[in-house]
Amino acid sequence: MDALLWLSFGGPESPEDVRPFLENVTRGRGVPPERLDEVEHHYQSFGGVSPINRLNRAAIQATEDALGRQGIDLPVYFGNRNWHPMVEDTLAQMAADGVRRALVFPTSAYGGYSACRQYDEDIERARAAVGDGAPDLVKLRHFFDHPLFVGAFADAVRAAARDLADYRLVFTAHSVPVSADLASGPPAEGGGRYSGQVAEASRLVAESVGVREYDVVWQSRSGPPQVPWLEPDIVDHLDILAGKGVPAVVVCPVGFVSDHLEVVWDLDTEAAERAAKLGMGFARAACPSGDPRFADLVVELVSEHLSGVPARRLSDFPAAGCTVNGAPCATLCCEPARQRPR
Ligand SMILES: CC1=C(CCC(=O)O)c2cc3nc(cc4[nH]c(cc5[nH]c(cc1n2)c(C)c5CCC(=O)O)c(CCC(=O)O)c4C)C(CCC(=O)O)=C3C
Ligand SMILES: [Fe+2]
Repeated sequence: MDALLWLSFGGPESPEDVRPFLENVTRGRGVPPERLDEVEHHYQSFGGVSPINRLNRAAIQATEDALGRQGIDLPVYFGNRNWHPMVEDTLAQMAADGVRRALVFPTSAYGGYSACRQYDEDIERARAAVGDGAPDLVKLRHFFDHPLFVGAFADAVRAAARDLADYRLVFTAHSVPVSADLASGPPAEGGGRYSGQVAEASRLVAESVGVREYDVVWQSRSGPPQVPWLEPDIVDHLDILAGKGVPAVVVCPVGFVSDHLEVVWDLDTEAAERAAKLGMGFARAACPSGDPRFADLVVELVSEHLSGVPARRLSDFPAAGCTVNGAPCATLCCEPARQRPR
């Protein structure tokens, strides 16, 4: 192995970036223009800058340091699906630097189309763009049940709950169309691999914190209202909890790795405002990308390949993600929905 490619979603870094970034994200996906206008406003209210690139760069720095401490000599490159540095450009640079074979760390712990298979498509597209001499790319596995991932979230929940006498623990992940969740995992398994892994990670974090009752809900839905997405939404769920007399919530965004814009807008802004209106306490657990254990996690996933370090997992729920050059994990695994005519 000659390098590690850190493959992420990307986000705008100036007000002028926002619209073209959103066009890239939603290219041909039937997201209505009104939704785009609304999301543009979320980004612009943060000065047109998503925290995601900064958070990735910080996590990459920490990972380079951790690799160095382990004596692993692997340069780390950064490329995104939707915004600069674009993965096509990064891969061209890697080829120019003489990289012939690289591991890929996708910044998602889960299976599913958006969380896994679409990163395979990114790998395929980038290799096609580079053409002859494109490095071989080996994607690292899903890590939703890795003890370092679970441990970082569990400590974040404890920290968020510090000042609350009584609270309900609520996990969130990015909603997806119900059809996408049903198509997640190999068809023979009957679907639901994404929501199943989210449920499993939530169970493991709750168990580690010592909380017996909790909820798993969804956030950041988009798409036209007539298309069913995973529910309930976190904001609606707060109404239900308030109706039951719950005094406070701790929200744990277990579906994400960093405190990017969907976390700071949908949770710290929208959900927090609803909680305030309902007179409920609200605290949000930090995502793990800034925790030193996150860099150690990446190094451990790398070491599984370089030196056969055994995979550490806290569950036996199905997991995959590790494929070469953008191949799907299994035949028809997380098959994308057919493009509907607009
Ligand atoms: C499962 C999942 C993850 C978790 C796995 C992973 O992390 O990869 C994730 C992450 C993220 N999603 C993000 C941003 C957006 N997602 C959108 C739209 C969509 N996401 C979807 C799913 C997911 N998304 C889906 C099914 C759509 C509908 C359109 C489509 O089928 O693709 C849109 C379009 C506008 C809107 O409708 O909201 C935006 C702007 C950001 C960056 C935030 C920042 O800039 O800081 C991140 C990390
Ligand atoms: Fe998204």
